Amino acid sequence: MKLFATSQIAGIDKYTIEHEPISDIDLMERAASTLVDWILHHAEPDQHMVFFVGPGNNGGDALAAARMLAWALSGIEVYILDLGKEMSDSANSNLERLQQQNRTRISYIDADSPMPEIKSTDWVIDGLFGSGLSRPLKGLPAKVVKHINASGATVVAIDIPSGLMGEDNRENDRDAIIRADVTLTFQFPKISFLLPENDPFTGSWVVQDIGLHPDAIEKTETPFFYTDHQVARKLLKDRRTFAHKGNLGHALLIAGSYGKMGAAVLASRGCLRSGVGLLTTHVPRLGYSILQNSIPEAMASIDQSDLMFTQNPDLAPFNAIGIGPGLDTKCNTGRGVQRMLEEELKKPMVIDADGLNLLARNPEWLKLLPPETILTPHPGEFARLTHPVECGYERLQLAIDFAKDNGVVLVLKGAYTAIACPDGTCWFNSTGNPGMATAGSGDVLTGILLGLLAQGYAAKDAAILGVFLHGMAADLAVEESSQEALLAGDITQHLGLAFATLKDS
Ligand SMILES: NC(=O)C1=CN([C@@H]2O[C@H](COP(=O)(O)OP(=O)(O)OC[C@H]3O[C@@H](n4cnc5c(N)ncnc54)[C@H](O)[C@@H]3O)[C@@H](O)[C@H]2O)[C@@H](O)CC1
Ligand SMILES: [K+]
Repeated sequence: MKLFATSQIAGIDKYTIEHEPISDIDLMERAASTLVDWILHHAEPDQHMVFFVGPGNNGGDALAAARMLAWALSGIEVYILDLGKEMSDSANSNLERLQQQNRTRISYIDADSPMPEIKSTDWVIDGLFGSGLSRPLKGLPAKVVKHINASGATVVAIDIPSGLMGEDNRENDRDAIIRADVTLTFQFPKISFLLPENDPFTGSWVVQDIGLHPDAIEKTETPFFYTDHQVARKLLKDRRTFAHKGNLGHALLIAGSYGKMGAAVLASRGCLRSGVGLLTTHVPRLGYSILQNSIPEAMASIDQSDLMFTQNPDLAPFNAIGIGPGLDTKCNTGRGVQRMLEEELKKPMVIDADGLNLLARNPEWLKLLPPETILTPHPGEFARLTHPVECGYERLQLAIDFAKDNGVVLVLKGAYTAIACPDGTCWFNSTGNPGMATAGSGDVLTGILLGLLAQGYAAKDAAILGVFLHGMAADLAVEESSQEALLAGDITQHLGLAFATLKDS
């Protein structure tokens, strides 16, 4: 799914109105009816609801929804923010319709009025501002937002929590943004919803399809995408009837050191569960029996060192190389990695964990990275590779620049993992859950990405598909137990089901 800046969404709305064609007010009616469906499905029949209405079409949505709900619910109150200027035409028409219906108390809030009473048991429907917000809220709108946030009521935001920008919120006043429990957002999640600092504002968010015109969505260009089932399914290749392990890729994984052999085992499992033909895992001597006992499907390549990686094997037989899980950052290991990169190998690579930490200490290695390299930092590792940032939006911009400048696919791990590609596109992942914040889940991902690279997936496709499957496997695992109890090994165990579910979708 494409993701757009709010200014682009306004253009898609306009195109829909002109080319469907549908009148502005009817599109608003369609949008409002999706809100009403959700609310009726989730609210008790006697729920008291307080609607807050701003001057634009976001307020118009709220007024239309209040009218539709007033037929079903008795406890509805509407407060209109009076900023001393005209409401938008469609909002005005919806105000007239609500007045004509005559079932709802409508009041105005201006600079002199007391703030309305909101009980903690109420639902607040936030229709103050949506995608037309042009600057941070101040004065009366900010006062109303703070009053709502302090009420303890359940807040349902229409389209965007009022006060939140659709993209960059670096200059925003965090106290003047609605803290919603749920955001019912139209057609597309907004980019700011996918950044960690905005989670307190959006709460959980739900996309409401309002049937914007597919031609407009197709024509409008964007660097931002959301990997849904459809995207991931398209990337997944079928296995051919005459496939054999010799043509499904041979992966080399360099992982593990004294005390961190589990990382090598988990990454090996992830790799072998992702469809690769053969896997060789290169480990220090002490890891030999651990590896062979834990995962007999992997072949072992043994380092000359007892304790750590120091020297890679001949790379000729391998289709892709993964390096990093449990590697440690000792000098000898660093020298070993450097020697390997200086071989100017032209094999796709995935670098994780201590591989990234070594890269951060030796930034001159960046130019040695082969084409089709994937780096998989979490925010801390990314800060070491670049520099610390103040917020997720800045990190996102930095990741996109980093991927373009260095010609690598950068997998910035976290909720909605962002995959920045050398072509300037950025793909947010839709699967996964907080249970994945557990030891070893990154090692499993490295293994999956390595397995896909070895099978011939391009680095960008491997990253998008691998991250999706990794999250999906974790979601399936959590369905059977809980986020708290999720082990990285549960992710590998559910990878099979993830592949099957994706194929069936
Ligand atoms: N036809 C459409 O365009 C559709 C729009 N929809 C709704 O319309 C919304 C967008 O509507 P609008 O473009 O009217 O925008 P908003 O409803 O966000 O409000 C814009 C108004 O607020 C004012 N404003 C902006 N920032 C302000 C600030 N910081 N302080 C005080 N006033 C400020 C603007 O001058 C303008 O009058 C969407 O979020 C969505 O809820 C939906 O009804 C679907 C269809
Ligand atoms: K809103």
